[in-house]
Amino acid sequence: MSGAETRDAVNHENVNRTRSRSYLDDSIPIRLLPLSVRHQLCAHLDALDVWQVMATAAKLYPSQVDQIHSEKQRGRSASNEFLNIWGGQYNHTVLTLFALFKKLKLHNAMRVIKDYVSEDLHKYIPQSVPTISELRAPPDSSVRINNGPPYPSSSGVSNSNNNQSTTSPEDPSLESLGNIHISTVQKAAESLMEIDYNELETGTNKWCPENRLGQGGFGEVYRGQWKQMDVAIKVMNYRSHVDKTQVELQQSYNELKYLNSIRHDNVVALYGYSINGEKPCLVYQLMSGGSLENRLRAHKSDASLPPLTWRQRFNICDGTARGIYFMHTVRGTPLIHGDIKPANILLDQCLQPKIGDFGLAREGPKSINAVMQVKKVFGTRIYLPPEFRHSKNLSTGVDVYSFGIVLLEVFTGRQVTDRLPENDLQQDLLHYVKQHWRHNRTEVLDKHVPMPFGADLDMCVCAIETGLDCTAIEPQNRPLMSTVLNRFAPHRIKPQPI
Ligand SMILES: Nc1ncnc2c1ncn2[C@@H]1O[C@H](COP(=O)(O)OP(=O)(O)OP(=O)(O)O)[C@@H](O)[C@H]1O
Repeated sequence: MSGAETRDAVNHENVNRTRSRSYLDDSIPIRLLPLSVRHQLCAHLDALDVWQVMATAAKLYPSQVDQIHSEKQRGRSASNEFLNIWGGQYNHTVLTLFALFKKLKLHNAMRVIKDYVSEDLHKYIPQSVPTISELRAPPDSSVRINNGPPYPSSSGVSNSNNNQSTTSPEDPSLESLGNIHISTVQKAAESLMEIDYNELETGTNKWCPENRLGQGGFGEVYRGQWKQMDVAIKVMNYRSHVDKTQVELQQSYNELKYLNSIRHDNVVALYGYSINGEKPCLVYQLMSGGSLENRLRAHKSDASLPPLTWRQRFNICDGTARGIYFMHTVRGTPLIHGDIKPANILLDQCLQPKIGDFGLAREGPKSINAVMQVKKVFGTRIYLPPEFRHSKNLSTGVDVYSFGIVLLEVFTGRQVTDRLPENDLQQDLLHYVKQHWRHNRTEVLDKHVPMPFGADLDMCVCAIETGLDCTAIEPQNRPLMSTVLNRFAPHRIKPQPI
C-alpha cells in the first residue's frame, strides 16, 4: 500500500472520529506548508532521526526508502525528502501528516504543524509536555541517531571519532558516539522535564543579546526566567549550515546522561531540555557568580570587584574537590569528568562552586586505581596529564591532574597559559611553581591579595603543595580525591549553627 491508499488508512485509523464530524479534509497540502514551518519540522524530525519509522508507517516502496537514504547519505535532510515523496508525489495534506505523527506519538512534530489543522484536532496533542520517552519510536525500531563525523572541541583536542565503537550501543562512550541509539538518549532523558521552547523564548526576551552569558564549544548560553526561576539556557548549535538538520547530540547526550544522574551540592543542576523549537536547549540552574575563570580575573577589568580572598579561594577548591570525589566514587565505575578547568567551575551568588559541562564526561576503568586505554584524547590540552595526552591512558588521575592545575592557578593568580617572568622565556606554570615554591613562597602566591599569615598561610601552603602532588608526572604518585579532601579537612571552617 502506498500513496493515496496510505493516506486513507492513516486517516481512518487515527482521525476517524474527527472525520465523522468534519468529514472533509480541508487542510492544506503538505507542499504548501510555509518554508519556515517545514524547516523547523524537518530539523526536529532529523534530530530524532525518525525517517525510517515514518517511511514504514507510510508504507513507502523500497525504492522510495532508498531514495531517502541516498539523500541522507549526501548530507541532505531525510525528513525533507520523505515530505517531498509523501507530500509531493501523493499530494498528502497536513491533516494526514498530523495523523501520522499522532500514530507515531511524535507529539512535538504535531505541535509544529498544529496551526495548519483544524482546532478540533489539537486535543490529540497531550496537554502536559511529554517526556522524551513519549517520542519513542516503536520498541523494535532500529532507528539510530547518527552523530556524524568528529568535530573540533573548543580546546582544539578532537573529542570524537568515526564510529570506532568498542562498547555496546546501549552505552555509547565518547569512543562510539558516532552512532547513538535513540533509545539510549531517550533513556537518559526519561526522568527529565521537557520544556516548551516558547517558554524559553519568552523567558529570555526572545534571546535578547543582553541575556547572553557566554559562548561554549557547542552553543551559546543565555540567562532567562522559567517558572519564576532564574535559569541558564544552553542553545545547542547545528553542526554547519550545510547540514543544519543534524544536531550535535554528543554534548547533550552526556549532559543528559550524567548530569541527570548525579545530584550533588557541587555539581550544577540540570532542570530539563527542550526539543520542540528552532534549536535544542538544555536548561540549568543559573550560577549567578559566573565561571571561576572569569571571577579570578574580574578584578582586573572591574576595579569595584575585589579579588577573591584566600578563604574564598580555598572554599571554591574544596567544593570542587568534593564534586570530583563524588563523581569518582558514587557508582561502581568511576565517572571521569575529563574537562576540569576554571571555565567549567561555576559559582553561585555565595561563591559556592558547582562543576558544569559534562559534555566530555565518560565512564572510566572499573575501579578507582585502574587505567584503561582509550582511542581518542579529549579535553583541554593544557589541563591534561602527559600519560593521557601521549599514551591515551585514562584514569581518575586525569581529573586529579586537572584539579591540581586549577589549584595552582587559583592560588598563584596566574593562568596556565600566562607568560611567566623568567628571562622572557615562556615557562609553564607547573615548572615555575616547582622551581620557586621551596625558596620563595611570596613570589609564587597571588600578589593581588595581601600576603597570608597564620591559618591562612597554612591553608595556602596546603593548597599549593596539594596542587603540586596532584600534577605529579607519574599518575601513581598523584593522590586520590579522598586524600585531597583529608588534607583539606583541617583548614575548613565549620559552619556555625543557625
Ligand atoms: N549554569 C550556568 N550559569 C551561569 N553561567 C553559565 C552556566 N553555564 C554556562 N555558563 C556560562 O556560559 C559560558 C559557556 O558555557 P559552556 O559550558 O557552553 O562552555 P565552556 O565550558 O566555556 O566551553 P566548552 O564547551 O568549549 O568547554 C561559561 O563560560 C559560563 O560563563
